[in-house]
Amino acid sequence: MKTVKVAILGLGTVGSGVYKLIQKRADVMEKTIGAQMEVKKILVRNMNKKREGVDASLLTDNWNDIIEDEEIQIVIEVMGGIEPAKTMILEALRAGKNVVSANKDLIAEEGHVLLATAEENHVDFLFEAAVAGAIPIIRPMKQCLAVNDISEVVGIVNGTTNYILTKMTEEGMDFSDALEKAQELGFAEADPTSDVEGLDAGRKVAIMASIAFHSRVVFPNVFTEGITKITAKDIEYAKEFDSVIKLLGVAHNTESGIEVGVYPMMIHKEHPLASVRDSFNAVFVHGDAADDAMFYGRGAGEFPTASAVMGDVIDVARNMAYGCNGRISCTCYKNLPVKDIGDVKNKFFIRMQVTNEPGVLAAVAEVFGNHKVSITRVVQEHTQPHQAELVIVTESVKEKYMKQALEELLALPSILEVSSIIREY
Ligand SMILES: NC(=O)C1=CN([C@@H]2O[C@H](COP(=O)(O)OP(=O)(O)OC[C@H]3O[C@@H](n4cnc5c(N)ncnc54)[C@H](OP(=O)(O)O)[C@@H]3O)[C@@H](O)[C@H]2O)C=CC1
Ligand SMILES: N[C@@H](CC=O)C(=O)O
Repeated sequence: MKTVKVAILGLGTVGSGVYKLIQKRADVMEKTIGAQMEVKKILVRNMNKKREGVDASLLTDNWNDIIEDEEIQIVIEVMGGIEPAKTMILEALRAGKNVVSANKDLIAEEGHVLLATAEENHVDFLFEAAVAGAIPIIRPMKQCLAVNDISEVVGIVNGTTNYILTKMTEEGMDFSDALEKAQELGFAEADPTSDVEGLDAGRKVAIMASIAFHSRVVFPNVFTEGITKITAKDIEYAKEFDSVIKLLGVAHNTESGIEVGVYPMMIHKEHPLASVRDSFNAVFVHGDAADDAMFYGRGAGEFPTASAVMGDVIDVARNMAYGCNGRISCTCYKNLPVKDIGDVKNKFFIRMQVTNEPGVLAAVAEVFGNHKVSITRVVQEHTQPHQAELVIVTESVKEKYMKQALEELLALPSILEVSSIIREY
C-alpha cells in the first residue's frame, strides 16, 4: 500500500482541524485515494506551546525539515499572512511539491504568481478553503459552471461579521461582546480588524471575481467598508423597513468594467441572504446558462475550514494517483478594467441629525436634486427640543454623486451630523 506524505504549515484553528481529520479519516483514505495518508511534519512558530493530542515528534520550527524532505509530496499551508507563507509556497512548488492553502490574504494579492509557478512545475495549487470556509465555491465556479458567462457574484463571506451582526440584531448584544465571542469560537482572524473592517471579505471577493470573470482582480481593487459604524439605531431602522443589515461582498461584470466592493447593506428580510445567520456564509452566482445558483454553509471555524482544505488534499492525492497534477491552472484569460467605486451605482439609507425648523427638508431635497440623487423615502423623528433625526432613502445613484451631495449637505448649518450611510441591496 502506497503512503502519501504531507506536511502541515501551522497548527492553529485550521491546522488542528486538518490534523484531526487526517487521523479520523485514516481508515477510508485507502478507498478514497488508493493510498494511506501520513502527516510527516508540522511547522509551528512556538515549539513550547502545549498541543493536546498531537504527536510531538512531528513538530518542527525549521522549514528545511520540510522543503528538503523529498518524501513530502503535499504541503498544506494553514499558517496565514504574506511572509513567510509566500516564500515557503513558492519553494515547495518549485521543489515539485503540491500545495493546498487557505491563505486568502496571500492569494488575493499574489494568486496569479502562485498559480503560474504551480503550472510551470506541473504541480497543483488548490485553495478552496480560502473563500467561505466549508462551502464549495472555487471549484464549482472553475469547473461545474465553467461554460457560463457569470455576471454577478454576491455573498456573505465573513463568518465573524455575520456572527456579530446576528447577535446585535437578534439579542441586542454589544459589538465588542459579540466580537469577543467570535474570537473565542475561532472564526476571527489573528487581527480581527481584517474581519470587522471588511478586508477579509474584500480578499475573498477579489478571489471570487477573478475566477468568475476570468480576469485578474486583486485585493487593492476592492472598495471595502466594515461594520464598525453600525449602531443599534441603524439595526432598529432596518427592522422598521422589513430588512436586516448584512456585510455583503458584491461583484458585477458590467459592459463598462468589473465592479467589486464590500460594505454593510440593508437587505429585505424576504431575500434568501437575509436569513443567513451566525457564522454561516452564502454566495449567489448568476450565470447565463445556469441562471441563479446559491451556495450556503459554514464559512469559518476549525472543522468547516479543515473540511475544504481536506477536499483539496484528497483531490491532489487523486491527481497523484493518475499522474495528472497541474491540470487545473489559472483561468484569467481576459484583461477587464475594474471600475472606480465612484462610478458604481447604489441605493443609500442616510440617517442624519438636523435642526428642527421649517425648510430643512426642502433644503436637503434640493441638495440631493442638484446631484442627481432621487429620494424614495423620508422618515423624520423629533429627538430633542430643537433637533430631529432625518432618514432619507434614495434611488440607485453613482457613488460619486452621493459623495458630492453629502459634502454639500454637511456645509448646511441645519445639518448637525450625518450619523449613518448604509447601502441598500
Ligand atoms: N480560522 C478560520 O475560520 C479560517 C481561517 N482561514 C485561513 O487559514 C489560515 C490559518 O488560520 P487560523 O488557523 O485561524 O490561524 P491561527 O492563528 O489559529 O494559527 C496559525 C498557525 O500558524 C503558525 N504560524 C504562524 N506564523 C508562523 C511562522 N512564521 N512559522 C511557523 N508557524 C507559523 C502558528 O504557530 P504557533 O501555534 O506556534 O503560534 C499557528 O499554529 C489563515 O490564512 C486564515 O486566513 C481560512 C478560512 C477560515
Ligand atoms: N475570519 C474569517 C475566517 C474564515 O475565512 C471569517 O470570519 O470568515
